[in-house]
Parts: sequence; C-alpha cells; structure tokens
Amino acid sequence: MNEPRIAFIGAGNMAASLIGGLLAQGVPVERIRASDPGAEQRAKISAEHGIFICADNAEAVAGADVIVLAVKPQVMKRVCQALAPHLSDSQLIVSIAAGIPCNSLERWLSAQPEAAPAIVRCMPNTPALLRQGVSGLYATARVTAEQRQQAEQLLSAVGVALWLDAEQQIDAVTAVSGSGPAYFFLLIEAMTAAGEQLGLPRETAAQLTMQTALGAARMALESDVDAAELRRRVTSPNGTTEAAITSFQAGGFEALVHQALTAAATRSAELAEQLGQ
Ligand SMILES: NC(=O)C1=CN([C@@H]2O[C@H](COP(=O)(O)OP(=O)(O)OC[C@H]3O[C@@H](n4cnc5c(N)ncnc54)[C@H](O)[C@@H]3O)[C@@H](O)[C@H]2O)C=CC1
Ligand SMILES: O=C(O)[C@@H]1CCC=N1
Repeated sequence: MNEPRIAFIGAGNMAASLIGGLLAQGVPVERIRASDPGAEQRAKISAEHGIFICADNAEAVAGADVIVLAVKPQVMKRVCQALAPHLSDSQLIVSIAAGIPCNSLERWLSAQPEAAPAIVRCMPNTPALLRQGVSGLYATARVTAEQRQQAEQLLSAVGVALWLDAEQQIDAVTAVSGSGPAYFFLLIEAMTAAGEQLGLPRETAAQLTMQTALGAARMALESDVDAAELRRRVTSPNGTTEAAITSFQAGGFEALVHQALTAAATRSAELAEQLGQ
C-alpha cells in the first residue's frame, strides 16, 4: 500500500497525539499536514512535529488521501459545509468527533446523497495521548478495503483499533472506553481517599492505588485466564479481599456499573440526535 497523504482538520489534543503516533511509526513528515485557526496552536504543532500546518482547511485537504476531522462536535457542521466544495471522490473522511453520525457527515459534506464520501467514524479515548488508547471504528459501505487499512493504521498509531459491525455500537463504545478513563480516575480518587482515611500519607495512598490499577490492568491483559478467575485467585476464603468484595456487592456494585454505562450510552445516542441535526 502506498503511504497515504493525511490531512488533519483541527490540530488540538487528539490530532496532536495522532500526528505524534504516525510520525513515531515512521510515516514521513511530508505525508502529514494540518489546519487550525489558532496561531499559537499552529506554532506549537509545527515546532513539536515539523509538519506543514496552515489556517485554511481547504488548503490542508488539497491532494490528501485521508482527511481526519478532529474539531469539536459543536463546530463540525460548519466545518464540513465549508469543506464540501473542496473534496474529491477518492478521499476518505475519518471523524473522531463524539456524537456525530455518519449520515450527518454525509449530508454536510456533499450536495447530493449519491456523491457522499467514504466515512470512517471513530470513538477514541484520551489515553491516546500516551499511545495507550483504544478506539472503536465503524466504516460506511463506500469505504474500500484499502481505506479501512488506512483508518486502522491511523488509529493504531495511538493504541488498539477495533472494528464495529454497526454504527449504533459506537454508543456502547463511548460508554465503555470513550468515557471509561473517567470511571477509573473516579475509582483511583476514591481508593486514595480511603487509604488516607485508613492512616496512609496521601502520596503513599495515591501511589499504591495507581500502581495497583496498572498492575491489575496488565495482568488482565496478559494473563491467559479471565478477570473473574484473577479475582478469585486474590480472594482467600474468609480473607481481606472477600470482606471488601462482599461489601462492594452488598452496595449493588455490578448493578451500579450497568446503570452508569447505560446512562452514558443513552446520552451518546441523545447527543447524536442533537448534534447531527
Ligand atoms: N472519546 C474521547 O474522550 C475523546 C473524543 N474526542 C473527540 O476528538 C475531537 C477533538 O477533540 P480535542 O482534540 O480534545 O479538542 P481540541 O479543542 O484540543 O482541538 C480542536 C481543535 O480544533 C480547532 N478548530 C476550531 N475551529 C476550527 C475550524 N473551523 N477549522 C479547523 N480547526 C478548528 C481548535 O483551534 C482546536 O485546536 C472532538 O470532536 C472530540 O469529540 C477527543 C478526545 C477524547
Ligand atoms: O464526555 C463526553 O461526552 C466525551 C465523549 C467520550 C469522552 N468524552
């Protein structure tokens, strides 16, 4: 496969991590360009990554094979409608914006439905900033096998990329991994506070919590048994872990997690309804 030319529309946090990831993978610097209205942001990206970056979105997309829409959802409609006359048939559109459905992008990016571009809609998460992200990807019917590979290469540069069969599954991905880092941060906050209340210095409680989270995630990823079995192995009969787990479950832990993720998925679908107008 020829190395695609990639244009980023919006060069904020997510775009910067994708650009950094692509360059680290060996994508040549002249294959990547970007546009952003912020002069400071342009100077920062240009200094950090050495790519061509301009203020004009139309200039950025000229000659690109892949166009990554990395602006905030609230400005997406305006950005797409202004970009529409500057696109060509063969270009792949990759959107990383939360809550913008493919059919809205198709509508905003083309005057006639039959001329709608190929679109891959992604839901990344913020650990992408450390190249430890995970993304769900959905491709419309117009996306070719080569374009799927290009989208996968892009998102794999900042973590794990997983394909979805149905666009609706993006709501579940948002609930699990898009918002997910915040759930783990909440658990880290709560365990740190509890450790402190039990007599540890705050910094010690924080380090114990964070290193435990990292170690547990790595064990779950790398072990050949599932999380339930790993949990059983820590839980001695009548021991300390059993006391804690019994207490969690008496408080309805699993039902609460189910309820919380359902609330996130429902909100994701509502946002798609609003933002896609
Ligand atoms: N699942 C998640 O946790 C995440 C999802 N996302 C999605 O990624 C997208 C980008 O988010 P961030 O990078 O965090 O935002 P950001 O605010 O850091 O970056 C957006 C950039 O777009 C630029 N911009 C504004 N108007 C523009 C225009 N008309 N043309 C070109 N550029 C324009 C801004 O100057 C800014 O640099 C969002 O749509 C967000 O929904 C991002 C981060 C995490
Ligand atoms: O909270 C939100 O709406 C966005 C989408 C996923 C993560 N942050």
